Amino acid sequence: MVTSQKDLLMNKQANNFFKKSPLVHCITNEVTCESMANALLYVNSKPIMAVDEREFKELFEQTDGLLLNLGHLSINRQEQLLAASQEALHTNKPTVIDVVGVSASSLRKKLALTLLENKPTVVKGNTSEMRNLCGLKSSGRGVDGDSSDQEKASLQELSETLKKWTQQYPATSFLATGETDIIVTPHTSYYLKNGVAELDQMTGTGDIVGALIASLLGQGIESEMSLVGAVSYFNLCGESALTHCKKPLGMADFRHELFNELSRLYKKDDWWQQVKGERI
Ligand SMILES: Nc1ncnc2c1ncn2[C@@H]1O[C@H](COP(=O)(O)OP(=O)(O)O)[C@@H](O)[C@H]1O
Ligand SMILES: Cc1ncsc1CCOP(=O)(O)O
Ligand SMILES: [Mg+2]
Repeated sequence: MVTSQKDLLMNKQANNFFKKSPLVHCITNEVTCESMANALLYVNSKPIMAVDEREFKELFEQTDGLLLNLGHLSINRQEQLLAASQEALHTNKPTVIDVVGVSASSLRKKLALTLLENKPTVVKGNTSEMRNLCGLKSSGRGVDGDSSDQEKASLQELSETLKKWTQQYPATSFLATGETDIIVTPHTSYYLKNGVAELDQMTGTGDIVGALIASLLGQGIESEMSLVGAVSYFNLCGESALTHCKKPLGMADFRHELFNELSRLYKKDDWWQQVKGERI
């Protein structure tokens, strides 16, 4: 049963998305850093990409949200992520952790589990990464998800496991992305169904979703609606972008139109009416 939009995304909330301009501190990978910064600017947010622990105390007094992305790991980056995670716990800063590449590296998985102890608001990854994090068999390769982890039984197994994790980590909500997105909070769970396959064929899409979640959290929107809103907004931009591309599709055209849509869709009052999904 598809839940009605008014249940999925309260229209009065959605019409306020991206009206405020939160300062979002991102510690992220060098592959998609510029895309993430521009995506935040395109939705009226202010990014600051800063990794030097010496400035964290001063920064945390000004920022509204924090994004920790494990995409480019090193000994220094691990220390930076741990220091920021500790400061976020100490200052109660809304925090998103993107467990990029955990299915490829036990180092990343160990770090992700350590960061989870600091009560982040959201932990996200693609479905394969989240299956690996939860100790489930995962077919992920590198930082990419695999469609076999999107089969109905796999989605159900992952959502049930994440529900148990919310009992162990009650301050945290979880997001697993893919053709179907799974959102699991301590109170409720969703399957979301917007988006297009092309979003899986360019780098940085999951990274940008993490940044959009941190932006909505930084606007004071609670985690459940920040998750439904960020994933749905991004995926609806993907759907609209595809309609603006000439055929046969060039992926650079799709990426260009996706960023165009990020900067304009939220200015349409009824964008949220296209949200597709269900409570599970
Ligand atoms: N096959 C697909 N169909 C529709 N949307 C997709 C598909 N694959 C990914 N997406 C969307 O693209 C975004 C990035 O997801 P994903 O590719 O799983 O993350 P990552 O880039 O971290 O691997 C999410 O919003 C997700 O819903
Ligand atoms: C290719 C790559 N390698 C390390 S981080 C990164 C980008 C991952 O971005 P996303 O998780 O959004 O696909
Ligand atoms: Mg990712």
